[in-house]
Amino acid sequence: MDTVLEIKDLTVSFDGFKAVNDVSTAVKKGDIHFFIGPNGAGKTTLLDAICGRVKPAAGSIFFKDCGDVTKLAEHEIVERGIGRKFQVPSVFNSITVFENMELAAEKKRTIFSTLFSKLSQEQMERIEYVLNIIGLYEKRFEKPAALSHGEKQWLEIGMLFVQQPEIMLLDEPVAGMGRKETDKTGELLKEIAKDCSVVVVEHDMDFVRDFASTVTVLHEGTLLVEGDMEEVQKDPRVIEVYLGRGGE
Ligand SMILES: Nc1ncnc2c1ncn2[C@@H]1O[C@H](COP(=O)(O)OP(=O)(O)OP(=O)(O)O)[C@@H](O)[C@H]1O
Repeated sequence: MDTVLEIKDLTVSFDGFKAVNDVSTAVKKGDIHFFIGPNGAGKTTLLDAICGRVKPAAGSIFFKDCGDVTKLAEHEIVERGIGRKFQVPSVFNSITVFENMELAAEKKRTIFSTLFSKLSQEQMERIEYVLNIIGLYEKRFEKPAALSHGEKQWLEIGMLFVQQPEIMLLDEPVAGMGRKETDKTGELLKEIAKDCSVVVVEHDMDFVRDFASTVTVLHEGTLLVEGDMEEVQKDPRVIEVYLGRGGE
């Protein structure tokens, strides 16, 4: 599989403390790539570095043919096709599901300076396509308050996906969900991964087991082990620092 994102010797420091310490890894096209590890391992900081929220002290992040994105501003990284969903919700509660999707699609439109005030036919079709994938087409005229917790998360994922990113970064997308919603989220990510690589920070090990193509284990800022879930979960180092300590 082709590499979409290559992280090389990445170090992120906060006042000299290395939250991410000399990490090298790669995300492949169409992969659902999980980053796991104990609290404070550096997972969220790694996502922050990829989307430009924090700047590394050393190392680089190569994205497709865009060169090293650590040199770019956050909005420029979004424009290149790296989308990030934060743990804090970003849907607008006073407008409908459809209008939220419209607004998300417009964000991209503004960035690319489209001159027309109405959404194009193509954008409308894209919104309808994404609403169907996230299972909210029937609820498109509802306000987010009428949605379940899971549905709100899918709306947010949909609002990212409608912008047609090439990589989507998700921080604990199934937190607070029951098993049924979690499984549905996994199926959604599989559908999304047909068009877009998905990078997920997660603590729910059943979810990781069921849906990961690649798993990277971080511990105290460093990369401990990487591989498929089967290899990773039987690795004694991972059992020692994470799984064996009830990390899940
Ligand atoms: N802005 C910051 N300033 C100072 N220290 C920070 C900052 N952000 C993160 N850290 C520290 O960096 C380390 C890694 O944090 P990070 O949030 O990346 O871990 P994590 O693996 O995502 O943990 P969790 O699973 O608990 O979310 C922690 O020790 C944290 O306290």
